[in-house]
Amino acid sequence: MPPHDTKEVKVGVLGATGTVGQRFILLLSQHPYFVIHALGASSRSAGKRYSQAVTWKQTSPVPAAVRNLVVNECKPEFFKDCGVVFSGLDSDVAGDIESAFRIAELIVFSNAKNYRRDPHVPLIVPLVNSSHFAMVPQQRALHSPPLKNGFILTNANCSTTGVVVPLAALEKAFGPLESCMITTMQAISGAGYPGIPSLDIMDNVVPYISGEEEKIEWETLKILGGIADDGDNGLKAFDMHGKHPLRISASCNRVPVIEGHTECVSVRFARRPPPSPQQVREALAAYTSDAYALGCPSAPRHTIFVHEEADRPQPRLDRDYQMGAGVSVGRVRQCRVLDIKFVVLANNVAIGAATSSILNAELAVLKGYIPSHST
Ligand SMILES: NC(=O)C1=CN([C@@H]2O[C@H](COP(=O)(O)OP(=O)(O)OC[C@H]3O[C@@H](n4cnc5c(N)ncnc54)[C@H](OP(=O)(O)O)[C@@H]3O)[C@@H](O)[C@H]2O)C=CC1
Ligand SMILES: N[C@@H](CC(=O)OP(=O)(O)O)C(=O)O
Repeated sequence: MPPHDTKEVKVGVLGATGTVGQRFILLLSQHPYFVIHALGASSRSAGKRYSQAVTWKQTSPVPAAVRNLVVNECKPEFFKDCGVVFSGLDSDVAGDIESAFRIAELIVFSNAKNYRRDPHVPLIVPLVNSSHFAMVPQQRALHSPPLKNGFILTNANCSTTGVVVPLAALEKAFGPLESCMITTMQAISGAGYPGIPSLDIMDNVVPYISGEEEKIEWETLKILGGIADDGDNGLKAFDMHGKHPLRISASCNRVPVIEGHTECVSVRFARRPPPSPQQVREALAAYTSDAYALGCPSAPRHTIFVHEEADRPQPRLDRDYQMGAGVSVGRVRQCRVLDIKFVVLANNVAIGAATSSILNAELAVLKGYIPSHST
């Protein structure tokens, strides 16, 4: 069904007052067929109108359609009419809340880390591995009792998302990667609001983000590793340890940038001789996503925009290109230790968070996973 024929789908947003939640509100308020129907946050916000509950930090005003919506507690009963529920919940609470929504037969697109490691929960970067939707029927069937509609689908960590897009493009063009070294420079919005104290981050670089390096290292393998039929339990993500030959090492840093994660990446290809920098540039620029090919309205025209200038990408200049829905790559050049190195920039709150969830939900509509009674 082409997207312009899609009927309206009522959607809910959990964690609607947070950094990611606010980006959901902005994007959904302009969406061609998702219509914001219900909002959820903590008991601190519940019962208030959205404009009173939120500490709004966006450059455009609170959209009129949500200003007076009353924020609810994150209980399924307030979201029962929603065909899709987006979650920008704090990971301290996302696990139990998202599980309760799934049991109530609701469909949850989550930004939180809690279910990413579950082998039956798809971890989908919509510009890379939409084929992992095939695990959804198994997730429903394995639940006790089996579910008719409910499932949880997660998107990746924001830094994983940025790096896995060019890695997928390179594997598609040149075959398996053997090793990959990543150094991130991550924006402060990645830590939510109010986030890191200004006295810690101004005039400074903090060379540690809890849990981040491990997430980049294993999430990338789950995303690139495909899915397999393990017999009794049906389709699940490949074993994340050992089956994908790629070895990854990540080093993560917090830098005084507001939005946009920059990552320096070096890769070694299994194929010898490796491709040249020019072949890599061409392959990155030519890469297109299923999300774009299938007609998802939020998909970027350029999945990867390849810069030729010596000093790009830069977060302040490039984070809003295509509304932050694609990734920008530059400085593609020879690496004297591995084969090729480059810089990637991804908007952590757009393709690194809310835009990925929305694209995943658009894919779910196109693939028939959103039941017709919710439209
Ligand atoms: N920021 C980013 O770049 C990215 C974030 N993520 C993930 O997305 C999620 C949201 O992150 P972010 O927006 O930065 O976080 P924030 O801290 O800015 O927002 C957290 C949200 O969770 C709500 N919340 C907190 N406690 C509860 C509770 N007990 N019950 C119900 N709701 C609650 C808050 O509501 P209230 O206002 O009422 O307190 C708020 O809406 C996290 O899991 C994060 O790891 C993923 C990728 C990128
Ligand atoms: N940790 C990321 C943002 C984040 O919340 O990641 P995750 O959803 O994987 O916990 C950052 O600080 O930039």
